[in-house]
Amino acid sequence: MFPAINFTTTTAYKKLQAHFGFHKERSIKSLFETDPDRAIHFGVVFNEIYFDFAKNNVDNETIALLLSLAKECKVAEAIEAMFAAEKINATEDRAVLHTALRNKSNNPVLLDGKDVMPEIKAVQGKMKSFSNAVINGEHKGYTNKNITDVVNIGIGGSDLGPVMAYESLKAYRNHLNIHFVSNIDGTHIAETLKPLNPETTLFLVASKTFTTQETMTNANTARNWFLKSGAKETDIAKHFAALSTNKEGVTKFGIDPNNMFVFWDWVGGRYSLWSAIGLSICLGIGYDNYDQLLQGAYETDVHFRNTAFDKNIPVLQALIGFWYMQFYGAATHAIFPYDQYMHRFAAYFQQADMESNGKHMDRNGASVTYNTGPVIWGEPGTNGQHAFYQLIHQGTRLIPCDFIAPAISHNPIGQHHPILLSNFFAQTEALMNGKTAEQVSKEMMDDGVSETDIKKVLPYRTFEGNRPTNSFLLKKITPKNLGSLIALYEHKIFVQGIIWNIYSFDQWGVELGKQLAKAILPELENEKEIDTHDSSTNALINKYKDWRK
Ligand SMILES: O=P(O)(O)OC[C@H]1O[C@](O)(CO)[C@@H](O)[C@@H]1O
Repeated sequence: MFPAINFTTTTAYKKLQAHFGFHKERSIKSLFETDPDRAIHFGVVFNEIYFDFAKNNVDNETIALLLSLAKECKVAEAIEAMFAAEKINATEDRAVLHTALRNKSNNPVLLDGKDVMPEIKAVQGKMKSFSNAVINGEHKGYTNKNITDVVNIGIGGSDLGPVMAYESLKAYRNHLNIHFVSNIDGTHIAETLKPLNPETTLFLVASKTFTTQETMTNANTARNWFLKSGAKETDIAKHFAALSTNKEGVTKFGIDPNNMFVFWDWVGGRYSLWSAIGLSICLGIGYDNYDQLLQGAYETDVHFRNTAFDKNIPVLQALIGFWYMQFYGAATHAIFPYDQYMHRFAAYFQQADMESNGKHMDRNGASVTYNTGPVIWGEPGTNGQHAFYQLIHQGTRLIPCDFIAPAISHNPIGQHHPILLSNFFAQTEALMNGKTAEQVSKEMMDDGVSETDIKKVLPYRTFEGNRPTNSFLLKKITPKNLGSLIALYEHKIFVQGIIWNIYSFDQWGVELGKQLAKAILPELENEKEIDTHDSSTNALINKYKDWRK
């Protein structure tokens, strides 16, 4: 196992501190003045993805020091440990092998001496034949009608990855309508089922553990809805499939084990769209397109594993992100896809990043003395521009942002795409350059505004600039390019977790709330007044009971 290193004790970190102290006041704009060809030196083209990181407050020395930090923190060793199936998820004693799910080489992946690839290929073969059969109408419903609608019931990683990928690739969809139900709020399933016909609906119960309360409750509701339509228990086989690691749980629920698509404990929930959890994506866009998604992710894995760190996109993403969080006090990181299909991309990475790196205990069992994972958020452009960009441009906080856009739109209508991209380019430029008082005043004077009026508003109309951005320009949002992009972000999370010296692949922090909810549920089943909690919780429960009467 690679050693657990506290980055604050490294030589590189000390040098970074001095470097930051010296360059604190430097502007990104000035870096372009010193090096007009900065875009060449601070950009990487990887297949059909152009990663431009020139609009960051980093120079050659910053990058060199950050790379030394990565070296001292043993990032290279950690990458090898992950690919080599070491049990790097130590608190759950598990390997981390989502990369094996998209391994397109013919090399085996040995876990405890056994190659996991044959089992992976077998499940992928089953996903392919099943999705083909549903799409081409061979697999029929219990009244011999073709399946028209598929409902994926899952939550967290068993929902967010599939829904993000399916939505992002909707341009590749076939005739099947894919729906996603995640929330325990009955409204979600009620509204989803309303327009559906049980005779033509297929349910995928997606849950790694097959114990998750939300998913099991929704799955039971779906089953009752199906049986109420006149179907028999024996018809369930045609309408329910399970995507899970828990065979016993699936059988107990009444789903035929033949309709079970398995995966393994070494696939983290938030990294599971590459496993059987991706079946809804296969159904929605066809297996060949899904396979291209895997191919894209595989190519990123190769890039991540073999590329020198100074041209390694996830490593650079991670180090630059670390730079702002550690030295500039940035607490959040925004992701803005300038592509409507990618509207769930930021939501997906909210889980992937925050469930992975939202931790305060380090790998030596000590509480960290620095900040770890950022708050991830974002919305598609240009909607964000008309909502919260004000704060990014002129607020008091530094918010590093990622801008993502395709050069070619799936819907090239009129001027829409050039307008969209002109906004992308303009925003990154504006965030960096800002607008000086002289510029504002000249502009206003040219418009004939009086000097007194200019004076009144000048400070409000001035932009400091110096707001950092990364840009990802993709040729097109194809399954392969999307797969590559997702994997870049996944590996960025991994590298940051190593530098922060935390365990990125467990999620104990979600347990407490679940446990307490289980304890409270029986208290809601009667009308008795509750006094077992703090006064606030008691008051809320009692008000709820009072109002529901
Ligand atoms: O797939 P499952 O086991 O239903 O879990 C769903 C989600 O719940 C979590 O455990 C968090 O509550 C996630 O990590 C996971 O993706």
